Amino acid sequence: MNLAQFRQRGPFEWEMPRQGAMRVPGVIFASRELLEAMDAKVGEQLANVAGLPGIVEAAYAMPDAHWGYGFPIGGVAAFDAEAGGVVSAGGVGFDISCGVRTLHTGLKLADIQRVQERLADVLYRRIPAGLGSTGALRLSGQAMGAMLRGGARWAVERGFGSPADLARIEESGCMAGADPSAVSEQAKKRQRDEMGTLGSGNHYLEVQVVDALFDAQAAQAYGLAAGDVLATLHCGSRGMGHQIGTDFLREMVIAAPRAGIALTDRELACAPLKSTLGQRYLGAMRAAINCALANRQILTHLAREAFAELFPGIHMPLLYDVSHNTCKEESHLVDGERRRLFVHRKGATRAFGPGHAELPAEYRTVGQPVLIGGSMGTASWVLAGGGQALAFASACHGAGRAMSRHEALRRWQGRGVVDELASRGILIRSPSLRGVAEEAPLAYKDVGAVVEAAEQAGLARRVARLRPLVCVKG
Ligand SMILES: Nc1nc2c(ncn2[C@@H]2O[C@H](COP(=O)(O)O)[C@@H](O)[C@H]2O)c(=O)[nH]1
Ligand SMILES: [Mn+2]
Ligand SMILES: [Mn+2]
Repeated sequence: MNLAQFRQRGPFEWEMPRQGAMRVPGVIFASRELLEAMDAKVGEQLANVAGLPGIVEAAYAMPDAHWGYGFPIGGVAAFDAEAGGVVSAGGVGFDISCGVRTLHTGLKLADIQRVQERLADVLYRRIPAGLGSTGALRLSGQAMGAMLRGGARWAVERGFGSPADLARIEESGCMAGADPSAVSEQAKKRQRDEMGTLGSGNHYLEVQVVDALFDAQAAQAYGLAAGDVLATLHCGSRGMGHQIGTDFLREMVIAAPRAGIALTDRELACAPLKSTLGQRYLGAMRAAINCALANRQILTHLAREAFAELFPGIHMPLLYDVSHNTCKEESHLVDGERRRLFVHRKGATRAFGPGHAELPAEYRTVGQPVLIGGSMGTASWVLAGGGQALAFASACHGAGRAMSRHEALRRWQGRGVVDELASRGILIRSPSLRGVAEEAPLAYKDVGAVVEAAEQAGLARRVARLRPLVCVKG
């Protein structure tokens, strides 16, 4: 990235001033080193997003940002319906409501070390993973509609997990305003047998140990202590989300000129929030959020069954579940005025700070858990939402890719990656060695540098660092 185009607002905050068609500035939260290493395309994409109608305050990028479809991954942008604001399919991302869910296991490191190989095998046997993987459920048309309206609540009512899980999920596990009738038959068909599946690529179920704590008060509120073993899921809305993204992107491209929207880039296709198309997309996107929440709820049940094979009677409550590809209507203070905004977070996590009414009571004094993946060979992190509500109360969602999948394939072989990780005590199980090579740990940025930048910028605070033990990779 060329730093000359930025004005430094603070040690970890860089402003790209308004120019050309930009309606607001662009702002990137990062250290100088992360910004220098960042793909120049992130700057271009941020400037494009800053030119969209009805955008409020600034187009933001998190420290893990990298080039994405239309909007950068790690991008945050909020729009005001009353000011001609838009909703963008590319601004949400194709894996709608992809997210991270972390479970406590009540186990300690020594418990896992005795059974690590067996645990890896049991998890791999029970968790459907890989391209085109299917689950045990087949949803009828009626069940599909109920799932799309009910989310994790629907799954709990069918015996996947317990009602207590719902309090530890954003939106209490059920996104309001979902409209299954706005979802195409093709999207429903693709999802019919994909419930309870991880999918491919960088989706995973990982067993992790807490190896360092950084904030004693938040760690206590989250129930985390050194040596605790956690299980973390990363996956989204599978074929459903991708098909909804594809369907609406096409419609938005066609409808944009009629809505008076000049698209500098087809990938920025969007529709006015106050249009029928915009409302239909919101209804379908919220249905896909419910699909992802139901998917993670079923996978939670499968993970609990797997652990129970080796640890009968185990209790695995949720720490939290966050989505990082969404557009949500929220209330935010802008220049001292409270406004209803449609906040797009694409590869960015909601990070409500202390005191926010939507947080579970037990987390309210310390802020929302922000769950950050790193890679299968490096740390992952638990952060807590910052008190300043920067970037509409958002934070990073991972390390972010440092190179393309293509480049990773050129550099590494899957078998070599698996063996090297095994020599460090990290067991990988995956249906695709090619996928493992694409996901090699060094294909990602330094997650430690990313979370430090997030903390220094005031987006979130570091609470716990997690080390991987087992990773079932899609
Ligand atoms: N702990 C692990 N983290 C991983 C792994 N593979 C990827 N990642 C991180 O997840 C984020 C999220 O990716 P996105 O698709 O939602 O943009 C990514 O930036 C990585 O840092 C893994 O196997 N284990
Ligand atoms: Mn994701
Ligand atoms: Mn995803």
